[in-house]
Amino acid sequence: MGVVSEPTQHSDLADLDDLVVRMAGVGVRRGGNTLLADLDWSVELDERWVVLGPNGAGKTTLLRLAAAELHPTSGTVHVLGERLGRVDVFELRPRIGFTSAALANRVPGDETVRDVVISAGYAVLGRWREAYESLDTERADELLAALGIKHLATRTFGTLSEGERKRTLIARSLMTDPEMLLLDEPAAGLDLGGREDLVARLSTFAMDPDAPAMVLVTHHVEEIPPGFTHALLLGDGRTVASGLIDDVLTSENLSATFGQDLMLQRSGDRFFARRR
Ligand SMILES: Nc1ncnc2c1ncn2[C@@H]1O[C@H](COP(=O)(O)OP(=O)(O)OP(=O)(O)O)[C@@H](O)[C@H]1O
Repeated sequence: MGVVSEPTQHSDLADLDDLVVRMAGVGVRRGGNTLLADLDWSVELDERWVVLGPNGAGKTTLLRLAAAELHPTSGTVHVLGERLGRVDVFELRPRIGFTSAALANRVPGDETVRDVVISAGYAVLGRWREAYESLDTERADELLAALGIKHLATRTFGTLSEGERKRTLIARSLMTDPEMLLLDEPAAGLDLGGREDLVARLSTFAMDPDAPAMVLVTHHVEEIPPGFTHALLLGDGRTVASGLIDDVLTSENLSATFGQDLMLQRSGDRFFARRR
């Protein structure tokens, strides 16, 4: 089928300064498996990308490359202007906000919500200082308020619901004022109300011109917040389509990505999909 596959073109060299992620010919192989192959992808400062694909497509692997948590087996990855393999990743990571289920599992259950957020500024999980600066506390509380969970600041992480944990980790990912925000399935496990609330909050961030570049991984088009500008469809470790969301999100491309005959519908600024 006539699937669009348009790697983002950056003809003007000056544009390179605006790239927060640049992957060229990237492959990742582990234990005889090809997780990603021949991937070319760029993210600019003012772009908000959604990465969509079925289970096992390589989405988390892609995000871990962008988070400087993983090195490619082949090809080159630049993150925030630095080439992976030639940069101290411990200096790079505080410039990146990253939330994932793997991170949630590493948070100590007895940590308070406020400390989970504040400790991001120190690139640690778990409280390690007797007292944080009061500025840090103010910033953390501001972020908790923006995510609608300020009332949970003194609760321990282990007592939170799934949705409250997700919001705590998003607040944490914003604590360092990151230049790029990476969200791995932020709406997974949320009920309908929780999902809609999160989509609305992420949409507010996406439309804020001062917000960092964003990449959101999801399985569901329903979870794409209005304001997201670009989409990368991944299937079996390869790009199926990539580019402006309006060009890429089509029934045809979605069907090719998920290997089923799917129909995509748009209602206002939201997307919905079902099998034909
Ligand atoms: N260390 C590893 N060794 C071998 N295979 C691996 C390894 N890590 C991941 N994989 C495989 O690579 C593929 C891609 O994994 P990845 O987690 O990136 O996919 P995903 O698109 O995020 O999937 P999901 O939507 O289910 O979270 C999967 O088939 C996974 O089993």
